Amino acid sequence: MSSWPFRVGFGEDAHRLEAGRRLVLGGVPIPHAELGAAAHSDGDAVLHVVADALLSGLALGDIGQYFPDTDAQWRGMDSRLIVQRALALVRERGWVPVNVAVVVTLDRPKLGPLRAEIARSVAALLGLPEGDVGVSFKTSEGLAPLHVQTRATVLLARAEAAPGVSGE
Ligand SMILES: Nc1ccn([C@@H]2O[C@H](COP(=O)(O)O)[C@@H](O)[C@H]2O)c(=O)n1
Ligand SMILES: C[C@@]1(CO)OP(=O)(O)OP(=O)(O)OC[C@H]1O
Repeated sequence: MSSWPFRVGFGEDAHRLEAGRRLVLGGVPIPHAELGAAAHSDGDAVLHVVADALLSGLALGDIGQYFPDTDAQWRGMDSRLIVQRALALVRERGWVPVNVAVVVTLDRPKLGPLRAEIARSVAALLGLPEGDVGVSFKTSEGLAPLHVQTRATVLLARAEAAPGVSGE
């Protein structure tokens, strides 16, 4: 690994939308969603990409390696645990997240009114101020009405380069 004090991570996820499932994004249950994410876990596609971005920044693989969808113990799991695990792996290596940018592509429902709540929820999980979590929403313009797709980038810094952050 290079000695630069910064690294970038990226994550991408998609889940089919089905009736009779819950839709949870960034740890926030989405009210009045007619369709929810088909998944082994709670299907939180925002937390999945945040965790994958954290892991990829340090070339630590992906969440499927740590939480295989063939393992019954992870069925219906709260995806906040996935982010907590990824964050612990990053911190153990002496790195901390600086900021995160998330994009959610979903046709319905409109998520704009929940932007601040989702940003706050993700920020709290990562120990970041709310202003360090950017959340964008896009429709698929009708091209993928039965999917939720998410992408995230994260900037990681060496803990000693991050003012006021202990990295513990
Ligand atoms: N589920 C969504 C999707 C989009 N928005 C907001 O709608 C605006 C237009 O989105 P386009 O994909 O047509 O560019 C944009 O401001 C999104 O924030 C939303 O609230 N919920
Ligand atoms: C989270 C895990 C594990 O429960 O399952 P899913 O909820 O299906 O999510 P996905 O983003 O497809 O992959 C990671 C999985 O291992």
